[in-house]
Amino acid sequence: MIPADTAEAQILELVTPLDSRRDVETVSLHDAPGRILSASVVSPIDFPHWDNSAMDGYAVRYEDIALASATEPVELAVIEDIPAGHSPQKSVATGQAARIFTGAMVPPGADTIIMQEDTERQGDRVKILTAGQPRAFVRERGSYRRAGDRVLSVGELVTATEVAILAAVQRSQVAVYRQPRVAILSTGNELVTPEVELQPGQIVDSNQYALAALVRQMGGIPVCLGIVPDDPAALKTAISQAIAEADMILSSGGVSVGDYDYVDQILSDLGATLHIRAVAVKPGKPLTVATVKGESTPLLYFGLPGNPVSALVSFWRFVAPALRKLSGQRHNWSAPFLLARSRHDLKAGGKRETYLWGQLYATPSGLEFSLAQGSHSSGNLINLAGTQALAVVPIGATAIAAGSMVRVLWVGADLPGG
Ligand SMILES: Nc1nc2c(c(=O)[nH]1)N[C@H]1C(S)=C(S)[C@@H](COP(=O)(O)OP(=O)(O)OC[C@H]3O[C@@H](n4cnc5c(N)ncnc54)[C@H](O)[C@@H]3O)O[C@H]1N2
Ligand code: MOO
Ligand SMILES: [Mg+2]
Repeated sequence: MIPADTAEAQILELVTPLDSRRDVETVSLHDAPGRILSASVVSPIDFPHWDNSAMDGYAVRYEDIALASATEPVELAVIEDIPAGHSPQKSVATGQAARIFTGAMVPPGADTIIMQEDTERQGDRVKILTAGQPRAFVRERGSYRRAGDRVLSVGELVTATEVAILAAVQRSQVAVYRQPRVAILSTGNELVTPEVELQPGQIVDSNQYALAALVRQMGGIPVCLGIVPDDPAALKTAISQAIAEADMILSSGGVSVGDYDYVDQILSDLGATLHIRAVAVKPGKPLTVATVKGESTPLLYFGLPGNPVSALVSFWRFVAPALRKLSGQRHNWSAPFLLARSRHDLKAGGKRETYLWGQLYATPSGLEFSLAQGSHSSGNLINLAGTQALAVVPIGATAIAAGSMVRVLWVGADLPGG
């Protein structure tokens, strides 16, 4: 058994990311969130595009009003109204001002904006009551970013912020990596699909659904290959099909030491290289990581343990980092750990790094971890609802007391308050 961190590092080494020239497609702006950029993006324009006003007020020449005060205001002639979207028609000369609104272009001749609250309008004249600073409230052309500068990098995940930038630089079509295809197969004679009435000894193949959901949530395309019986020939056929159809393969079950655990043997028969057989984590000890020959690059194969919680924990801890790298994401591949205060006593066996599931709350005094009530057996999926984080009890420790800080693996989507 190798430590979890060692396994994660070894797995990441084995991943060949999608190719930034071959494995790409173009999507529209609305379809871009959740995708990874396959090329960096350069702005064709300056930001701001032109000198513009940050306030509703008056555009003036600072030298005219440098000595203005409430007791000795400076009076200027208002020569033009400039709303946003309007191109100024006149140049502001000495003794003149232009009425201007937020976001509007600063007219030639003017260099400073006086906000409306510091002025007094009288017909076509305006009194300036405060001088302020030279160039105040002028957002200068190109001061945020210059035309020709890179605004987004290859490998960046597109979210609301990146899509706003893409829109602003006038990209209506975006080059992104194609979504990786992840084959999912469940091994076990006892497995049935959810609509089947259970016969003695049968169990529903819940892993197929959980793993497909996780793949989809991470921006991959799950290729669900269904249930495969514990039969070497059937398994060989199914794994061969998975290799032909996918960029990464996940199977669950059949990786322990039982008489019906055939996955490792079949992988060897198919010429795969086995890199990892077991990791010192609970749940999730039996974990097979192998590489098989793909069309152009080696494919990563994860033989996840069959127990429902073990399969999920192995995905969160080991598959997710690999999938992030495979997808073309440039950095932040590793499993995301945070520190939180535990609301409950946490117990473990001490021999393996132990993951206990629960919820994470963002409170004013920091993050707090709340342990799911009920059994933390790897066979018990029924108290997993609402899981957002896994608290980690390190190897060698058998307890973490309520009120102590604990490392947690973030696995949720949204962070609730309270
Ligand atoms: N003698 C030993 N026995 C076991 C060891 C060990 O070290 N020595 N390790 C245990 C641990 S830890 C785990 S985890 C399991 C892993 O077993 P396998 O990966 O071989 O999985 P199976 O034996 O096929 O199934 C285990 C369990 O999970 C249920 N299962 C399987 N697939 C699914 C699915 N798709 N959906 C829902 N549930 C599934 C299956 O019915 C079994 O109950 O091995 C221990 N044994
Ligand atoms: O590692 Mo197993 O996943 O403890 O049940
Ligand atoms: Mg087994």
